Amino acid sequence: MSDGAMRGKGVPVRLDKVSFSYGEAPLTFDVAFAAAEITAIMGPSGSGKSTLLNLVAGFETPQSGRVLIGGADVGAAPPAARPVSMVFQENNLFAHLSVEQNVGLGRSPSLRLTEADRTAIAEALERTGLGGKDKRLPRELSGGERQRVALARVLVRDRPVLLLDEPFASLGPALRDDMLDLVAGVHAERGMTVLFVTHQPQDARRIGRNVVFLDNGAVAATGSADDFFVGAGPEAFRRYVGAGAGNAVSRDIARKRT
Ligand SMILES: Nc1ncnc2c1ncn2[C@@H]1O[C@H](COP(=O)(O)OP(=O)(O)OP(=O)(O)O)[C@@H](O)[C@H]1O
Repeated sequence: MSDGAMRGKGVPVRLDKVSFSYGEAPLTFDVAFAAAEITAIMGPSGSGKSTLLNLVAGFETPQSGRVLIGGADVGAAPPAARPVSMVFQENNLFAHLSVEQNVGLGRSPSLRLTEADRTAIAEALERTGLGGKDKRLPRELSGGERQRVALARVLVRDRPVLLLDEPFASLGPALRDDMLDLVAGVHAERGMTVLFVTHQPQDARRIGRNVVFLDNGAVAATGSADDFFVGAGPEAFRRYVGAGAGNAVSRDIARKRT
């Protein structure tokens, strides 16, 4: 894929009859993620959320079926050649590299940085509230700051697809909201396609337009977040979030937005 195609606005992501197994029961995914939208991926523990992201990122390989990004079959492409960035719950950073260098890896894996790269890195650090902390090591940062560094790297990488695997799960509610707002702000500006794994209905509702609900290694339901969270979602989803939680979440979000 050319560098031009790697950058810029979001592209659709599709898992076309993908089958994958760790050696036990196979997981099967047949699902499309709309271009330039944020889709929350929810489902019980072990339902296959991380596996789905890993298949898109290229950390796992399907036994059959195709992974399409922007219409192109990326099956043969290693993770670094795919037009995606990924942020995990933790361990996104290299412990021996400074904040600036960790972000710089988003531009150049060998850290051979041009002046333009350095400017982009400085801007990303300002944007994520890390200005002045560029020389610190990851261990000299809070958990929230470390996740901001990972987001700064996403900013400088500027790929059309962003995979978020519970990136803010270990942060407190107020900090989580700040981080979600940062993601929403970057999304509004860049329009990348975001696949956002979360167990938190409030978080899904806060930034997600769509929901993909996984159960038992397969897609059990898809729909708009509005439908899912006003109670029109499938029974299995309502059981998962808990009775009445959808409406409570909607009210909560409505309050926050007013
Ligand atoms: N490396 C692995 N080796 C063997 N089995 C695995 C491996 N990783 C995941 N699994 C199994 O595959 C299934 C899907 O796991 P996955 O991590 O995708 O679920 P998840 O929905 O992300 O769960 P959680 O919400 O707990 O993070 C589970 O049954 C899990 O035990």
